[in-house]
Amino acid sequence: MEPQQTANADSKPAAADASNESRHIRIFDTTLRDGEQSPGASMNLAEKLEVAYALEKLGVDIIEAGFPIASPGDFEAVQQIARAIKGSTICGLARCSEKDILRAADAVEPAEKSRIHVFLATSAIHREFKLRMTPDEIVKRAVEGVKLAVSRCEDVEFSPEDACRTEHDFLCRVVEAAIDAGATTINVPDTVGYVTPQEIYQIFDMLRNRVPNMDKAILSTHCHDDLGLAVANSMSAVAAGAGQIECTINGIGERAGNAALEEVVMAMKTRGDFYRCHTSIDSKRLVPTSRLVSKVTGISVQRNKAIVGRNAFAHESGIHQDGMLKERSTYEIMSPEEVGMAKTDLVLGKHSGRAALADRAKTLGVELAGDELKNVFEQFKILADKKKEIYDGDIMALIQQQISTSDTQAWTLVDYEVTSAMGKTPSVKLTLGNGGQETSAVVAQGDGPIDAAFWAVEQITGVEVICKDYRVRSATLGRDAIGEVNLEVEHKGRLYRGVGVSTDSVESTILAMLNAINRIAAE
Ligand SMILES: CC(=O)SCCNC(=O)CCNC(=O)[C@H](O)C(C)(C)COP(=O)(O)OP(=O)(O)OC[C@H]1O[C@@H](n2cnc3c(N)ncnc32)[C@H](O)[C@@H]1OP(=O)(O)O
Ligand SMILES: CC(C)C(=O)C(=O)O
Repeated sequence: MEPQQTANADSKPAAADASNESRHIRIFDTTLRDGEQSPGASMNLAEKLEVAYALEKLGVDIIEAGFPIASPGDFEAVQQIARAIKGSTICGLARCSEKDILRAADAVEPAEKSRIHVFLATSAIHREFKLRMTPDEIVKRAVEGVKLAVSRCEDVEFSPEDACRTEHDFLCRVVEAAIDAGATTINVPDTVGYVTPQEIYQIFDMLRNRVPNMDKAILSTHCHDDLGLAVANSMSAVAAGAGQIECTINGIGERAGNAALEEVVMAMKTRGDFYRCHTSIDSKRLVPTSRLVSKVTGISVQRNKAIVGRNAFAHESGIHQDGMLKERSTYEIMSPEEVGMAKTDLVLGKHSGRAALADRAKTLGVELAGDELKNVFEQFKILADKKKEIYDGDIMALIQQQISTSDTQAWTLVDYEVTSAMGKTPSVKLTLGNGGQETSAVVAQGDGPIDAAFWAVEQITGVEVICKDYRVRSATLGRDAIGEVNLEVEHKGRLYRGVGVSTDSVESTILAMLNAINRIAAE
């Protein structure tokens, strides 16, 4: 049989069209079951309990806590979670076999709200090559399994595994039989992440239109991300009438993973106007829960991951930053606070403009305008070409240098080259500018490149100083951190201070020296 209706990409969701009321979509989290199937993501009992508590606080409706037959440890974890968690339904997975179902029933029994999730593959490929069963045997086995589960638990979910690659007629037949046997949720998995958003819409639409008892069960979607379509497919299923989404925190799961919980939740929250759906999730707990799952599984979250990635609310380019400073909604469709992220991050880097720099300086307590802003911005762009990220410490160092040099700019650094090798006298080739003229000198003298730089500056400027104090500190983080040199020199019995900043400590030293010498010259 063919689907009776096809999806229209431009139309409003069919399910939402039926009524103007917002539908509640159940969030079924399977981080502890399918999520744990990510290679290397195993969690111990204490970690699983910690995650389960976090999911309960997040407002997850159903927690699939594990696959109890898989191991004594899995059974124990599901049972402990069933004892501990009160706010969410606790679910255990079972194959369509007596021993699996009874084990799952025992594991979830202590829960105030429990569910058994029975699955059996229905696609021709799985029937023929994996299960080696005929279609009639599949239907019979599914009915027996659901009935056994119902005898132990009133909330039973049935999944025709690989449903999205199953012949439509057969899928309808199995689903109808499972509902007749007592299944209260029918989950339609895209087990191998194969379908497109249009196809999954058609499958859900077809089930709603063709399975006569479909209204007795909730339709659920469980999408894998093999083609990167898990979230899009889940949302398409919702648009076609699904009432439950199976998903995992950070999208972890078998192979390429599952639909990411944080993404489907925020899609419904942010585009409630389109989907006309809502969930019970406390979105402010999304980022903390994501960080917890990343910590216990050891699977880090990619920087550009939607909703919870470090860059999800970071704006780097000048035009975006300028827009953000004028009106947040120019470049943000939701706020970081809404998902539990500290704040919008205007990352200063090579693509930033004056507006963002002045704004950051202001938050650091310095009002930059006019020439001061222009000069710091010039230095900032030079630094940004050298460093990937500019930290607040870098900005402060640039501002400090600007403040200390703004009145006294007699000598400026034009160029320098240092040659230094173990056991050899260092050599510095230095070019300084003063009053439109450039003077160069090559000095091979001193204990190291920094000492040689001192000698070279003295030779060109003709100002002799005695260094009384020399301190270099890292103003920021990382190997490309900016180095700030603070020095104190004595000249004709008086002390002068100098500051220089650069990612190169020889350059910082030369700049600090020139800063001090310019003060001497200004007197
Ligand atoms: C799509 C999914 O994500 S399903 C969940 C996948 N998760 C896991 O498999 C993790 C936990 N699994 C395990 O620990 C083990 O596979 C166990 C304990 C469940 C089973 O281990 P074993 O008994 O050694 O079987 P094995 O894993 O080698 O093979 C699976 C068997 O289950 C059968 N089977 C698979 N699915 C089903 C099902 N839904 N209902 C009944 N039988 C099934 C297979 O046909 C195969 O049977 P066979 O040995 O007669 O050929
Ligand atoms: C058990 C089922 C729901 C599953 O994980 C899948 O089909 O991917």
